[in-house]
Amino acid sequence: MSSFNVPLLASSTLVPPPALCFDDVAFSHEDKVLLGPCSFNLDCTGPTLVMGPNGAGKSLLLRLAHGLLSPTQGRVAWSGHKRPRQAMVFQQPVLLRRSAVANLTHALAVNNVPRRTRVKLAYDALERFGLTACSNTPARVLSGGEQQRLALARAWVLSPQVLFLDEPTSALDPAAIKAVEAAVREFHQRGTRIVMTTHDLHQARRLAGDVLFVSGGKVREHTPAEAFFDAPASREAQAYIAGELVE
Ligand SMILES: Nc1ncnc2c1ncn2[C@@H]1O[C@H](COP(=O)(O)OP(=O)(O)OP(=O)(O)O)[C@@H](O)[C@H]1O
Repeated sequence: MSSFNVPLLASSTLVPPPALCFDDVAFSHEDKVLLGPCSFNLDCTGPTLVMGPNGAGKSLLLRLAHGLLSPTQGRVAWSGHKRPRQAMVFQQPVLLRRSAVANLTHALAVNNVPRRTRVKLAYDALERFGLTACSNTPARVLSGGEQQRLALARAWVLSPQVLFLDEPTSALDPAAIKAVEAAVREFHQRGTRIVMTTHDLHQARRLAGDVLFVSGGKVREHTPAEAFFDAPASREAQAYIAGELVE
């Protein structure tokens, strides 16, 4: 039986999302260490915002966590020892050459959701993300903001326990950013663990429960959001928040 048959939980009955553990994880390519070694445990409520300058290793960290890359050293582990249901939303949505609704029904089919429930789940999600009018529009002709909402709707129908978002708003205007942030909050309230990268300090302040700060391929600190923005522990994060050019 598919794990996606598990009904969505009301917020009053939420179980904590699975914790993510990086145990001495490193990723190297051609003898160059691009990330790590690093150890941290995401067992807090979140959302976890991953911050740091360009090329710091934020996307690598997300891809390792999501299992798109394998560490060349160490271990990525989840509490409960089972890989949770997880989804990832990218800066540039990766959508199929199909209609908006078919992108959702396809994702449900791939995840073994029974055929009889797919169409209803897909249309419910399109409605939730304000895309009903676009349901039969080819996904790739949607606007950037609509495409990102469709990517979120596709994650939504799968009821992920963990959602990774890699700079999901960097190409969007303020209205579209607001819609994405509202969706992120709603995922979080439904009990999904959120791990998201951003360059936008204001966005991080709006969303973060805790911050993982990465620079030069190293995780410099993992700090509750309030403490991070008030007084970051690492010299690198202090410089970053002060607006200095950090590499
Ligand atoms: N699969 C890979 N193989 C080899 N090198 C990689 C791979 N993925 C990323 N890199 C390199 O690792 C470094 C970190 O890249 P990463 O994309 O994680 O940075 P980032 O912090 O997300 O940057 P940005 O904010 O610019 O998106 C870069 O130098 C990049 O070229």
